[in-house]
Amino acid sequence: MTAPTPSAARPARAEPLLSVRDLVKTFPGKRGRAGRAGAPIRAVDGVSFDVGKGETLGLVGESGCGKSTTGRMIVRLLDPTSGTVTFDGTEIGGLSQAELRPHRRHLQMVFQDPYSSLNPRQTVARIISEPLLIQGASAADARKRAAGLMELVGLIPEHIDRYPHEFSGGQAQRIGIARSLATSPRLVIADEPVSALDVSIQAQVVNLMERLQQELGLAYVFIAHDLSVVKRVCDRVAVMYLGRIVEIGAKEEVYGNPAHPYTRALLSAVPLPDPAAERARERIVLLGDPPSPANPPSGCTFHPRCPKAQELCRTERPLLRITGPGAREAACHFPEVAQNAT
Ligand SMILES: Nc1ncnc2c1ncn2[C@@H]1O[C@H](COP(=O)(O)OP(=O)(O)OP(=O)(O)O)[C@@H](O)[C@H]1O
Repeated sequence: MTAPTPSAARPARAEPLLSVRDLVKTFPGKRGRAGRAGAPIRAVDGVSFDVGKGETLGLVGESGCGKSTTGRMIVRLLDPTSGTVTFDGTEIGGLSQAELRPHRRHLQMVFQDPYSSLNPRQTVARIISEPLLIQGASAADARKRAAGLMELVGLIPEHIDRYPHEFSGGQAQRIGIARSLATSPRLVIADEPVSALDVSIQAQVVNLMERLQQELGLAYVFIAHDLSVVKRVCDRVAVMYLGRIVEIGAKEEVYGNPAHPYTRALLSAVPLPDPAAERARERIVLLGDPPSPANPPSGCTFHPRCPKAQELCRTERPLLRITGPGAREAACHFPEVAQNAT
């Protein structure tokens, strides 16, 4: 996550820790006034990516594009409609909950809102111990480990018998992180882990996640709509639009030389620290809101909002081909990679 080396200098990755292929999640359509079911909602519409051991993949995109649904399917809080989730060589997407149990400890999730994701009636000891108790640990061992985890995430172990409301937002998120680490996972899906926190606290929690990654060798799927945070934490980034990945690649490539018009538009809205550069740069304004996943446009689903759309974009859907774990691709008929960019 913090490795300053450019992606090109990193050693080639071995077998990915996580491989997601053609993942689809369809929710039933909402019932209309006449009681008739609406069109099904294709929240995730054929998503594929890999995450290497110890790597951070950022998953970005506007609200409603399917980021959380993708994350929840990976940890099986939601069952995929179709597609595969392969974790460390085992296809877990289709396992029953009982079959999943031995794998579950390796895959954990951190949620956006620390307060609503922590049971207000349970003490921190109980919250952090619970995953261990489920795995068969004794109460005494689980409590000891919970105290150790509190220390690891920068909380005072003596506060172990307090309740979530006795902690600040940042501290509560540390409890959520400690809980996610209880079973020594290898992959953590962090779903907007800092977006509910004050900006000053966000950096502290991001620092903590980076440190934990280095100490524990964790891989992260870091879901966020804040591109500045993702730029800081991730090695690679996948940009989602209306249930699909429209661009994926190493962070330096996607941020430095975005190929998809949607990525370009998202990046053009990120404020630049240098006021002169901020004034000089072109801002691409996206027209309207994203279409409903219950009624996606034909062709490239981004075409109604795309400043570069041509006839082909209205009729034919561009596909993202995954060519390997380090794929760099944009699902666009007319990608805009600048020839001389880094
Ligand atoms: N349980 C559900 N039933 C019906 N539709 C759902 C359900 N969960 C999510 N959706 C819909 O699926 C789409 C994707 O939602 P999702 O929460 O995955 O997006 P997101 O990118 O994580 O957005 P946000 O950043 O706002 O959380 C949205 O249109 C959402 O309304």
